[in-house]
Amino acid sequence: MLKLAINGANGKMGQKLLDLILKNPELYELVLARTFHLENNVIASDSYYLTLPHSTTAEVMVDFSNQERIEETLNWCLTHKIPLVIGTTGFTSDQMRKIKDAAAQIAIVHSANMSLSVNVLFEAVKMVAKKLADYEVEIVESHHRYKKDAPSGTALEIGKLIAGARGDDFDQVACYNRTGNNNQVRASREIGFSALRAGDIVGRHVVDFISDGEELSIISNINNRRGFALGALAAAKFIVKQAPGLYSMQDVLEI
Ligand SMILES: NC(=O)C1=CN([C@@H]2O[C@H](COP(=O)(O)OP(=O)(O)OC[C@H]3O[C@@H](n4cnc5c(N)ncnc54)[C@H](OP(=O)(O)O)[C@@H]3O)[C@@H](O)[C@H]2O)C=CC1
Ligand SMILES: O=C(O)C1=N[C@H](C(=O)O)C[C@H](O)C1
Repeated sequence: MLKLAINGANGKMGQKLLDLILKNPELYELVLARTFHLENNVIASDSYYLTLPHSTTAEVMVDFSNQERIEETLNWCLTHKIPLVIGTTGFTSDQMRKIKDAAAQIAIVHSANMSLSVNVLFEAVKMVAKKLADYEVEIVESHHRYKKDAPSGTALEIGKLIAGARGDDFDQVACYNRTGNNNQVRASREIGFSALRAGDIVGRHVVDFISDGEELSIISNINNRRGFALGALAAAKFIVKQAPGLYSMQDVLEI
């Protein structure tokens, strides 16, 4: 039985996790649900923890919340020596550094996408990027109207993997905006990002490798959040057994 603390319990991912946890009492016990505010039965926003009877017994925390809270979450896990699974996206480079620093003391899984199929896509794009080394890359991601960060963490990860496979510096080749006229044509090694926000799209990523006359598109469509939540629970089960360090879903899924 795994004793879980959930950060962002009121959110779309938090609710999906709670659903799986409560339906599998032989596998999981929810000991802490952390949320920003509750609509009804309001808890004050400075008493950020909704404490359940056994909150201090948590073996692992799973975080799907907001990047603004990462420092507080890391401090809580460091204080209680609790491993952490981070699914939240949109971190600044400074926040990423804090995650890496914390991983010197506690075990952390960090992944922008917990789904098995997307992690297989991560592997696939590295292979294609090497084989089609001169093709131009454009990444188009689509998400629901409530998603705040753009490009998605998944799109950024795909871009970083492609740049890495080609020996390019990601920050030099990433292109986020083609607005206006700067009198320059597309640089051949550029990796372009486009983001769509509309409706209730759970997550769609299209990676286009394009040359003169040919195009290879790799498409991932996620139609519900169950795969993310199952991946996060697999990561929680994995991370409680690990030494301090920063781990990925590739480590969890062994792909
Ligand atoms: N790695 C992966 O596989 C996936 C990652 N994600 C990422 O997970 C994160 C959450 O996604 P989702 O569940 O859809 O988001 P939601 O907005 O539905 O939920 C976010 C949760 O975080 C809390 N929250 C929001 N803003 C703040 C804040 N400023 N301070 C503290 N808490 C806050 C909310 O609390 P309250 O409701 O009480 O206000 C809510 O519980 C996003 O970064 C998203 O990109 C999403 C899906 C899959
Ligand atoms: O906010 C979301 O919903 C999602 N966020 C993740 C991301 O930024 O890549 C993963 C997934 O696409 C859903």
